[in-house]
Amino acid sequence: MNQPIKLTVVGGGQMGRALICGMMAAKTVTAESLRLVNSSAISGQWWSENHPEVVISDLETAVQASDVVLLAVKPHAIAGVAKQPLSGCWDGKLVLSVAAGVGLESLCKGINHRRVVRVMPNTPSLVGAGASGFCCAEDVTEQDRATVEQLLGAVGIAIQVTESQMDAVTGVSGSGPAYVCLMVEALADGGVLAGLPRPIAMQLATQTVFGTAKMIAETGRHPGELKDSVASPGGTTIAALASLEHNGFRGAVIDAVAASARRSRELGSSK
Ligand SMILES: NC(=O)C1=CN([C@@H]2O[C@H](COP(=O)(O)OP(=O)(O)OC[C@H]3O[C@@H](n4cnc5c(N)ncnc54)[C@H](OP(=O)(O)O)[C@@H]3O)[C@@H](O)[C@H]2O)C=CC1
Ligand SMILES: O=C(O)[C@@H]1CCC=N1
Repeated sequence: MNQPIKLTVVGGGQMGRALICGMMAAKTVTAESLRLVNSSAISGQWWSENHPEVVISDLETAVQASDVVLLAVKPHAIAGVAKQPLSGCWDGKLVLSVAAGVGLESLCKGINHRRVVRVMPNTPSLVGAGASGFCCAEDVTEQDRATVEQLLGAVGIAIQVTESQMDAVTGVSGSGPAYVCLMVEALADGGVLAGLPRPIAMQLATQTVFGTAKMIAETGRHPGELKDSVASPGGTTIAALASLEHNGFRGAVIDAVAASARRSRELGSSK
């Protein structure tokens, strides 16, 4: 079994929480090997109430105690973190950023360091079912790449992509959980409209999305083929599918992915 990784996470908000909780559950990091740097007492309170074992430090102390530093602040806050003076600075550290849109060039310039990995994770990392894409700057070694795969692989799948593909990763899997949650909520609403009690509708909707994703992943069959297997001639499903097509379901989802990718590019170009 690998040693826990000495990790600092800067930013304990939604994504920081999902990654930390997922990695602690997988024992890739432990309370002893982890340092959290956060900005305000309000979000610090969530940690003291829910995970009092997590040590909250200032940036300099945390970075000194760690081999890997993961920046999980909002894209506009990255420059502020990079500007903070650190004695001994980032030398010897592997730096990961999950900030949407912020490119490797800008990250490397900001901290004057090129051992940097840009990651786009997603919130199901919380339950070990995340999907991350990542790309590496030039000083990242094979050993570093193995460390990234160990960290991200502990909370789901991790796929190396080119930097030019990172905005598309954001559109599909970074933002994706929100679209899927909308789908579950809408499925349950439809169930309530058709007469089901809300808790039963929600249970059925959640398990349907979970089971379908599992079936696609485990059988390797094309979703179109699996969709056809549900639709009996003249039956209920084809009536529902026709309604979805009339209402532009596929186009709406494709446009949503494109909008997220476009916004990611905009975040990267705004200084
Ligand atoms: N949410 C998601 O699903 C995903 C988010 N991301 C990326 O993750 C990053 C964080 O997003 P998200 O977690 O949603 O945002 P949140 O606002 O939930 O979290 C950001 C956290 O950063 C803290 N913070 C702000 N400034 C500093 C600082 N200077 N030093 C230390 N901590 C600081 C904030 O603390 P406080 O609130 O106390 O100010 C807050 O806890 C973004 O860059 C986003 O693009 C990537 C993939 C998916
Ligand atoms: O909405 C956002 O900007 C972040 C990045 C991907 C998911 N959440």
